[in-house]
Amino acid sequence: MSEIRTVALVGNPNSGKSALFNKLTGARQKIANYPGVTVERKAGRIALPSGAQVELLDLPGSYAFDAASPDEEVTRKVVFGEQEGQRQPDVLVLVIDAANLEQHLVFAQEVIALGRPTVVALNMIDLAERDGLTLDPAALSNALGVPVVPTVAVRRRGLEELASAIDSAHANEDIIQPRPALDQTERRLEARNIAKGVILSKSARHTIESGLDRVFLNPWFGPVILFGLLFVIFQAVFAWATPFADALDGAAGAASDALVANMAPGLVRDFLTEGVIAGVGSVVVFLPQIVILFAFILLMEATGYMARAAFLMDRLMARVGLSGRSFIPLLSSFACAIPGIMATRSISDPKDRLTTILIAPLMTCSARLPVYAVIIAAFIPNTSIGPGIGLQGLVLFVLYVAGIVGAMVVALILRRSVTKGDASGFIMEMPRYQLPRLRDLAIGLWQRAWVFLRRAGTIIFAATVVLWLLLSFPKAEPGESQLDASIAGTVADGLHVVLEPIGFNREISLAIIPAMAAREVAVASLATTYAVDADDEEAEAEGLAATLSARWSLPTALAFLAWFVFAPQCLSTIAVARRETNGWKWPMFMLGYLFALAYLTAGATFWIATWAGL
Ligand SMILES: Nc1nc2c(ncn2[C@@H]2O[C@H](COP(=O)(O)OP(=O)(O)OP(=O)(O)O)[C@@H](O)[C@H]2O)c(=O)[nH]1
Ligand SMILES: [Mg+2]
Repeated sequence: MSEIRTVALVGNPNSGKSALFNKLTGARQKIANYPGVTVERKAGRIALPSGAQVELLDLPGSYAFDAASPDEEVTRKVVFGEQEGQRQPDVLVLVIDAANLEQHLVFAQEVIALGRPTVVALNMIDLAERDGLTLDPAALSNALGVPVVPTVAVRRRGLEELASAIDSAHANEDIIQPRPALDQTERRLEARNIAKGVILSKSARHTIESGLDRVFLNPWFGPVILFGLLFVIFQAVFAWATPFADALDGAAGAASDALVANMAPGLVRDFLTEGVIAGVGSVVVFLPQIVILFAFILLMEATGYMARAAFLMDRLMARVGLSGRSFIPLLSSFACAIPGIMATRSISDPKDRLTTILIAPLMTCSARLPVYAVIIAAFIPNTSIGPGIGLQGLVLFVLYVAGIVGAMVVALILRRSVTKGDASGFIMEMPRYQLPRLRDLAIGLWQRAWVFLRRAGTIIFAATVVLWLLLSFPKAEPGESQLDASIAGTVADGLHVVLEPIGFNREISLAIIPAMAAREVAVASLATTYAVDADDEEAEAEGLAATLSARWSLPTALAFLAWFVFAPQCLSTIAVARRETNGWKWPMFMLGYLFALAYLTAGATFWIATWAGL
């Protein structure tokens, strides 16, 4: 095992390291058009042209070896051979963005000065060409004293040449001499000199980009465009998904009918119709909504717009004591708080980072979408309140905004109390605007859809089965309701005492317990509870939305929504917060403040809605 050589990809963030890694190893690491995507080292095996097997490492991007953020720390440790359980790399592949040569040459010199066998991948040559830059790789190789291979990671250009260069870099090991140490300012000057010698000609594509940036980053138009875009996204989530969701819903109904028609009544049939189809099926119907939401997010990432959004948010974030650095982790939390909390490793200031971890659960994760969507479908009429503006989409938008505003307020308070400290600065290179590659988009969407379906098949299924068992036994006496008789009903009665003041009924009290396993289970749980409790097949067959709108008052429904905006997320989020903060103190704090916030806002919503006569 120790025989195998290690090759590490190093370089500035967003230079295409993960893209190269994926193409060389066939892996599917996340790549996206903004800095700070990779926060952990990832390893894969490749065979070089000589036949030698090597271990290839993808590392987080870095601006300098003395940088303080936890992800950059990983890179430093690995390169210096200080990472436990990781052999020091025998060869470094330094990935440089050809279209950002001057910036990337600063860190490049630091890497080369280590005197390790190094090969430069002069990546993104296509973008440099598109920008009208003509580069001279040989001149760069002369200036740096190491081999330079032009590559286009995403089109596999130059990968074989790169592999050969890695092969011969082994042999060169003793030729390379350590170079004189420069300080950061000297390196910057030197970078400019080298770039000047390497760039043979330049043309004027930059003007288009700066024109776009003048609009998107304009202090007035910028936020208006961002806000408008988000608004459109939530409209689309409802408007476009409806036919697909209806079709899935219809299929679930038909499956249930077919089972009822073809199976003898009994426990197995009940389990299939009440547990599997009503429960898990009620969650799966939200797949179209999830896919549409992610299509927009992936598009914004791929085009380079997301980084502009982060830049726009920087000022707002500064006002609540955070920096634009927190934007990407918070944005990831819209998918799921777990990758979001892990992405905070790119934040160097520990208090900034802690604050971001603590507010990440307030971003509406995609697991909450089914919960919102089912309540909105049941209680908010599908009316239009202006050209192209549907009321349902608007309510969804408001729920997301409520989470964001809540997070900002909490950050403001935390930064003045428990995580007090100076706001730190924000440096971020703007990635170039790019047309998204359809293939990447399709893969990204497929991965999201698969994650969702896998959750439905595993954790949601398991939680629903347990709940169905607890709901189905002991069996009710004739005349008694099954819910009253069951174990689950007894538990719900206990919790209901605490939750009644905020307008929750017994079914809700029951649903929010398994929702701690995964948010979507709340929907499955309600569906199963009502299905088990239905007296006849007829009532069982009507959709969950119809059942809810017949049985809940509007204030109760609104309180339920408010609860889900603020209540702590699943147990996995708590677990990852524990891991990232090295202890139970902060996750417990998070749990406490979120429950308190959820209880108070749900209560306030219920009482205000009741008072307003809704
Ligand atoms: N046009 C073009 N795009 C590229 C090339 N290489 C990478 N990209 C794109 O550049 C973006 C950044 O690539 P990543 O592989 O995520 O960059 P990274 O260096 O791993 O970034 P961090 O993980 O943040 O350090 C992605 O949108 C890639 O699709 C290339 O050669 N040409
Ligand atoms: Mg990466």
